[in-house]
Amino acid sequence: MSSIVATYNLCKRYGNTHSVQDVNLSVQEGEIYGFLGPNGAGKSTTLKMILGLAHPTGGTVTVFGKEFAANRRHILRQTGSLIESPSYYGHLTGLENMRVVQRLRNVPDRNVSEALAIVRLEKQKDKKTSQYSLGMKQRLGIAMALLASPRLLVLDEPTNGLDPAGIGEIRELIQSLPQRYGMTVLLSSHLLSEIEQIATSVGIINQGKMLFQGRLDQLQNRSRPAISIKTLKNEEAEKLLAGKGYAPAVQGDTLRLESLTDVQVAQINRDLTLAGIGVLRIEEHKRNLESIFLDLTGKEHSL
Ligand SMILES: Nc1ncnc2c1ncn2[C@@H]1O[C@H](COP(=O)(O)OP(=O)(O)OP(=O)(O)O)[C@@H](O)[C@H]1O
Repeated sequence: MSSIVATYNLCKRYGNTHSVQDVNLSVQEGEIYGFLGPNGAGKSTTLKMILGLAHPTGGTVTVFGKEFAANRRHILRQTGSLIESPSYYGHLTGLENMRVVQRLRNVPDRNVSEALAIVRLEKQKDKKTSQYSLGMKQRLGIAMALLASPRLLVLDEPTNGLDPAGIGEIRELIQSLPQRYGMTVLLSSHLLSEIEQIATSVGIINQGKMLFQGRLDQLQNRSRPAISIKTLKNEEAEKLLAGKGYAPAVQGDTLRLESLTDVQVAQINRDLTLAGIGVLRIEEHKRNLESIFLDLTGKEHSL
């Protein structure tokens, strides 16, 4: 696999504020890379620098293995993007808006019908875009980004403001792109649940700094699930486990243990049973990204 997008110590400073600080982002070919962070973390600024829409104050960007600054046209010809809200003319129909971009991109008619088909807007293509729903406008924006059959698609918060059904549709659409069209997708979101459902790799940014980058499963594995155990004699169980070096926390009528491997859980079960402490229930609590984010930042943070 080769790196489709790579940033090296990318920085953006506005006055004295470091909006993006030494970000090393790496997107591999064919993956869906979820760029996750709370509002104001620096996601849009990073994506804009990758697309040449904002000038870095430090570091470099390479796309398709080429330095951005020296290969701008070559890179942008193979890149589709939707940054912030889609731009379109409300008094024109979806199709007419597509034609405007078609002329700019200089692509054949076939691309227009294909892009409209991918985002499932063929039936509404003759409707004025001012009459489109938010989800339809968003899909039109993605169709515009897809028009030149890009190798790389960059989407900034593509599901922002959509209802759950609209979010589901856009998610399905994005998920189909790498397999069906060989595209690489880089998308940002402040929603953990969304990135968890859509991305194969993830980068987590907060206050301009990258906190984690890797495969989604690596992130989830990094934080093993907690286990709660309910026994017939919790006090005895607590003593026994503490004696074996664990740190059980009493939570109501259960004991909670963090970060155990499966082997450890099996051993604990055996130890308790051998000591005559009946085990009533062992429950696993899978960590979601939100609690993993908490671990990474050490702070309460709503994403
Ligand atoms: N043109 C600008 N001038 C000054 N500060 C800016 C500018 N653009 C962005 N910033 C600042 O840079 C920081 C990062 O903003 P950015 O838009 O990249 O965050 P984000 O992660 O995309 O958040 P959101 O989801 O809210 O868009 C913020 O503190 C923002 O105020």
